[in-house]
Amino acid sequence: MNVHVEKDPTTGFEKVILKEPRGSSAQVLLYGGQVTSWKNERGEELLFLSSKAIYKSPKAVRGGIPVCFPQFGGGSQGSLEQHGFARNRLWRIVESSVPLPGNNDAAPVTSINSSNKAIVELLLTPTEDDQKIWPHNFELRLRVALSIGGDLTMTAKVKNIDSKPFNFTFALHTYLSVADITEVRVEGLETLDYYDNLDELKRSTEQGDALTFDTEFDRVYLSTPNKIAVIDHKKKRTFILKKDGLPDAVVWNPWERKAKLMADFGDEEYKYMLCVEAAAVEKPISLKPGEEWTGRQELSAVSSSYFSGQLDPRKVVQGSSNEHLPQNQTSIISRFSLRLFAVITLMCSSRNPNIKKF
Ligand SMILES: O=P(O)(O)OC[C@H]1O[C@@H](O)[C@H](O)[C@@H](O)[C@@H]1O
Repeated sequence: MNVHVEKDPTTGFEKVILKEPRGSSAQVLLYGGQVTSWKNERGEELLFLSSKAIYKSPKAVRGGIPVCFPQFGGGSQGSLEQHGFARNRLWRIVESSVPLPGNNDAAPVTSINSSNKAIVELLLTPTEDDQKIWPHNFELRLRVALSIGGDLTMTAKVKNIDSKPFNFTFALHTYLSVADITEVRVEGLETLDYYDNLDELKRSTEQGDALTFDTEFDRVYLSTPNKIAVIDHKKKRTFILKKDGLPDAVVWNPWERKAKLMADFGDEEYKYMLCVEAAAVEKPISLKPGEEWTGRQELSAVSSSYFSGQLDPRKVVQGSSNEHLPQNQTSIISRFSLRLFAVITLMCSSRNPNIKKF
């Protein structure tokens, strides 16, 4: 079985484990509907989860991938609680490959084996209290899939089942685990416009270099390419985030001072995480009655085959097959080939008097 569902005896939360269909150590763990762990084929954790995370409903767990809906951000971005209420709710599992505890009828078997993915689908509908603060009727479905090789795909669907239109903003608040934040680069966001949360949402333009981190960072990059690379030099690992329907990308690290202010976050833990969030923030999504929106992100982790240097941002964006080859490495190779050609020609010319010398 690729999907296990059980009740966690300590927290009472429903725990879902997605196992990689081929049987490697890759797996995804969900607690109460929130992805809290994603491991690669070697069993290494790829998501950050705070050692101080609090498992108590109604509150999102600090780390993993909480879902921000129907509002991304705090008071300056809407009237709801910071990042909306969805992340603070227990979601219902509506589809998995195994019978759900105590509710076997509600668990249709999906095409898990034929699609070579372990999948679980979760559903969130508003409670009466939710409708008091956000008076709209919706269905939010989240499909979490772990595929052969260990890629993690999350597909969110919001359906307006109300009789009037509504708007919302959205983010998949992904906490990536990194070995040392000061040795991380983010590529794919160069030269883009962003809102700076640390400067009263002032709009600025990013420079041409990849992002690096040596202080608090909290920006919403606007209309980004659909592919972003997070390179962890110390771990020699590159995360590739691909997204669809989520035009913006939030990049956040609280750094030392803010880390100390968060009760569910260790003082030093900012060194080991970076949030890169596929989001729809700048232009809220509008849905008329009966309409549905889909947003999707696919995460993969590959080992970086080099210590330093950079991915060529243009290739990251365009998805070239050479994307893991840094530009300077590419030019080193072409320079090397030219020199080799020159040496061979020189050798031939010294043996063959008919070939002119340089
Ligand atoms: O503490 P929270 O509500 O989970 O938010 C964490 C951070 O989430 C980020 O997405 C925001 O850009 C930050 O401004 C915010 O501080």
